[in-house]
Amino acid sequence: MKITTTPIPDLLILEPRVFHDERGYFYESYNENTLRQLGFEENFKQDNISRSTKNVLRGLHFQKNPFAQGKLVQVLKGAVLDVAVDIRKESKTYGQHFKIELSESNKLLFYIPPGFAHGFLTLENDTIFSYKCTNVYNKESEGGLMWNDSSIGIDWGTTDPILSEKDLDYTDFKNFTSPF
Ligand SMILES: Cc1cn([C@H]2C[C@H](O)[C@@H](COP(=O)(O)OP(=O)(O)O[C@H]3O[C@H](C)C(=O)[C@H](O)[C@H]3O)O2)c(=O)[nH]c1=O
Repeated sequence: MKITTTPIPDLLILEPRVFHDERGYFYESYNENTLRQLGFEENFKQDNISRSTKNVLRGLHFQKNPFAQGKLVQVLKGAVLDVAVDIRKESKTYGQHFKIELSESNKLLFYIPPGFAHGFLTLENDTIFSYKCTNVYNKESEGGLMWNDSSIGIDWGTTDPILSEKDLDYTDFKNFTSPF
């Protein structure tokens, strides 16, 4: 497993070692010992899986403390454009975002610590998104930002994604008071 940093501190890209043979491929998507040796210290409490058709956008979501979640995300089938927005008030990169394509073919994992809003847009039909969370789900602690908030300025490559009711109405980032 190779860990690389991004222009936004604490966002990490993890590249697993993939073993190919005539049957297909194998890779360790998570190994506590390997990650500890690489300085990755997070513990995880919950695993999630979601399946989406193409052009579905889930996000931008976060949970407030004490249920704030770090997320180690990956795509098992299909592909997504994954985005993390830094909403840590004291961060030099507050309000900035980082985008990365995660897919069954690149097998990359992406670690988003607490203090970020997270979302993804599916690029292929029947995309399966799998992720580990450092804290459990707590509905009352959920918060969100609009996917198309002009003050965040994410270029998703689409103007009409499929959204849940929940993702249609969040506070403008200009008037947002971050809980981090
Ligand atoms: C997140 C979650 C949801 N649920 C239930 C609540 C709803 O009845 C149903 C669908 O939930 P929701 O529409 O919030 O699912 P997503 O839109 O995929 O939400 C996720 O989307 C973005 C990408 C994230 O980073 C978060 O992990 C999470 O907010 O599952 C649970 O029972 N446990 C959970 O941990």
